[in-house]
Amino acid sequence: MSDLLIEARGLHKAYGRTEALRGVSIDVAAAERVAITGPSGSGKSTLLLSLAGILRPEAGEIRYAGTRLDDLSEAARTRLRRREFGVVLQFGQLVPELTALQNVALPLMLERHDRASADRLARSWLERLDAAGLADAVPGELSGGEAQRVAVARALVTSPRVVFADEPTGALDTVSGEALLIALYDAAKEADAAVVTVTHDNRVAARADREVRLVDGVVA
Ligand SMILES: Nc1ncnc2c1ncn2[C@@H]1O[C@H](COP(=O)(O)OP(=O)(O)OP(=O)(O)O)[C@@H](O)[C@H]1O
Repeated sequence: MSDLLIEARGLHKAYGRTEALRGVSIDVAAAERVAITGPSGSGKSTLLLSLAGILRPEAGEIRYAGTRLDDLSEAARTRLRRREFGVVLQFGQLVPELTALQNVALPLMLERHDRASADRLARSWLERLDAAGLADAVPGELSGGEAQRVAVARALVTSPRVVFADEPTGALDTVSGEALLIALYDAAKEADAAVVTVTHDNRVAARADREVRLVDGVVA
C-alpha cells in the first residue's frame, strides 16, 4: 500500500451548462502539501470542495484512505469531514456571535469534548498561530488577517489528516498572506496533516511540495 490519502479519478462537475471540472484526476499523499493553481474560473474551488466532500461531482471517483467518499451518504460524509478534515474558506467562515476562542473550540464541542478541554486546546492553537490576544474578540472586531488566523486555528484544532484551504491569503496583503501560509504549513507539518490549498499566488505555490495546475477544468 502507498501512503496515498486522497485518490480522485476522472472528476466531472457542471453548474448548468458550465463544465467546471472535465475529467480531473489528482492524488494527495499523507502529509503532502499540494497547491492547486490556474486562471480564474478554471475549476480550482470546485475541485477543492469536491475533494473535501462538500460538493459531489457528477462523475468520477474520490477515495479517502481507500473509502469511496462520493458514495457515502450526506450524514456519513459530514461525520468523516468533521473527524478527518479541516477547512479554511475565503470569507465569512467564523460564527459572528461567538468569540475567537469559542469559534476555534466549536468543532471540538460538536465532537462532544467537554467545555474545559475544548477551550484549553482552542487556546493552545490560537497561541501557535500568534493569535492568543484575540481569544475574546468577536469576528466583527478582527482584521481580515486576524480572522484568517483564527480560521486556521479552527481548521487544525481537531488534528485533521487533511486541511483544505481556498485562497486563504486572498484577502491579505503580501506580507501577512505569506506569514499566514507559513503558519498553516508549519502547523500542519507539526500535526502531520496534508494541506491542499487553492491559490493564485506563485509564492504560495512555491512553498508547496507539488503544484497542480488547472486550465478550463482539466489538469494542464
Ligand atoms: N455555484 C455556481 N453556479 C454556477 N456556476 C458556477 C458556480 N460555481 C462556480 N461556477 C462556475 O464554474 C467555473 C469554475 O469555477 P471555480 O470557482 O471552481 O473556479 P476557480 O478556478 O476557483 O475560480 P476563481 O479563481 O475565480 O475563484 C467558473 O466558470 C464559474 O463561473
